Amino acid sequence: WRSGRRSHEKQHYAAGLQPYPLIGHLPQFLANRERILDWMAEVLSRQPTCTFVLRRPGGVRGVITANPANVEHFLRTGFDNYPKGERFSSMLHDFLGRGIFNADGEAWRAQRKAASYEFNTRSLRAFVARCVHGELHGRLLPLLRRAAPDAATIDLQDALERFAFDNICRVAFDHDPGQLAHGDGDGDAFAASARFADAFRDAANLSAGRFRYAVPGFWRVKKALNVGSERRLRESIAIVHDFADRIIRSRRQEITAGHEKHDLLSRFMVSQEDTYSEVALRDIVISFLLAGRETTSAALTWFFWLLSSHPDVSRRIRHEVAAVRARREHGDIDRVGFDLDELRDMEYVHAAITESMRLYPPVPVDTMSADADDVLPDGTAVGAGWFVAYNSYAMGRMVSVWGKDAAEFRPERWMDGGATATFRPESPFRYVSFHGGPRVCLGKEMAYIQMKSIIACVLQELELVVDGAYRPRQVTSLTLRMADGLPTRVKVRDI
Ligand code: HEM
Repeated sequence: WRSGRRSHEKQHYAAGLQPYPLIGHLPQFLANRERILDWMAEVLSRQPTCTFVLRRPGGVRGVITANPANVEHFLRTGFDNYPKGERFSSMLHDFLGRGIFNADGEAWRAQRKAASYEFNTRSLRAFVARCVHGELHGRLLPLLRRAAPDAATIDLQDALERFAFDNICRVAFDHDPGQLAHGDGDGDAFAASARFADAFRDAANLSAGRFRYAVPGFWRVKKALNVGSERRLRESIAIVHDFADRIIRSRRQEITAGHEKHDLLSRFMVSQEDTYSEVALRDIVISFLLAGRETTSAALTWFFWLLSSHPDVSRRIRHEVAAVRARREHGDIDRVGFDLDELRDMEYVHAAITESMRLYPPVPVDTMSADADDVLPDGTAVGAGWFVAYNSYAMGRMVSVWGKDAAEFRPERWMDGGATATFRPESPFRYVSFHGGPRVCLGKEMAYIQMKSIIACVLQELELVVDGAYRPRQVTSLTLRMADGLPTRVKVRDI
């Protein structure tokens, strides 16, 4: 390791990337903060092995990579050496406690085992499909149809985020916060749900903000003094926790009364009986909400934006959806929406959404921590206590990984060329949008069910039009969103 470290000390930084004494790469970061992901992608593509050793003020060091061999090392071969680590989990602890998303070691392993079992049951998939169907046909499609006649501009990102929040609350703890409801949102219950939704969004954004301090750890001072963003964070977490506690108590009563429930929380309560305290159950369910809340909406927002400038892709999707529908049994021809088998048959839709997440991954950067000194497959030396991160946004743009057309949106790259053109998956360490190895995303299949249902049903009857000159500004909290939303006009298609 020592010789590796020495060679790293001599590491050549591309022009303009030399770290400054004491403040490290802070000046370069500040100069590029409005376009941080594109800047990182440029920096990583200029480094010989697509890896960069970053120095932050206060002596904090870390490695950022877009090299698939290094990513595989972090996520699979060297998994035990790269937990989330204390620095990461302390920032999210107030909000997430030791829920699966924020846990390491035995606490993570036990939750992962129980959750993997539940996520893989057919009955959960069927429950997810029912929830998506209700929200899509009862709320999202009517909302889009209402916007069509007067060609009003709606913010599609906002609508998709409300959809995703309603949906994940139903799946996680069978509660409908009604964020996308139209006209039926009166009364105390709705006001409490709206307060919960607002508080959840604030708690997630303010917790993510702790990662962005120029002086790492300064948030602790504000927390101790209970001022500014830390005071707002404390207040919003209290609202979220109180709401979740009440839901947990009412689910327990329902289960005791013999009601059959399908949501994740109830499944955990029944299968794990007394294993988890109420606080632990709350932590688990909040992790699920966070994981499923903005990820699918971010993916779909970028997808619909890309689609608006690729009419050939829209055409091919519509063609595939119509072909799947045409194969339906005669008696069932009027059924609205698509069942799980039909969604599985939509291979090109699958390819198109996968391709969109290659260029705009909902989780653009993911960080872990090194327990012990190590040398990565590309020769970069890592010190104990350093942070390590993979940058999936940069990885999706690497010519060395995807070829000369890496920057193009081309779903065909995921289809094999045979007569029955089917989707061809990639190694999760090259296409890392859903993470990989033992901590791979648990909700991947659930996310595809939701995204494919929305895409198929929306494109079947509507056209979503975005001004060709619109260039979204990016904002990253935990997910990659559009800073000013996605202004969209809706047209009903002539079929
Ligand atoms: C397009 C949608 C989605 C994307 C791109 C995505 C991506 C990811 C990524 C990158 C991670 C690793 C995060 C980390 O460990 O730091 C992750 C973990 C996770 N995801 Fe997803 N996710 C999506 C949707 C969902 C949904 C709908 C759920 C449902 C609850 C979900 C549940 C989880 C859980 C529970 C974990 C933690 C797994 C563990 O630590 O063992 N995800 N996801």
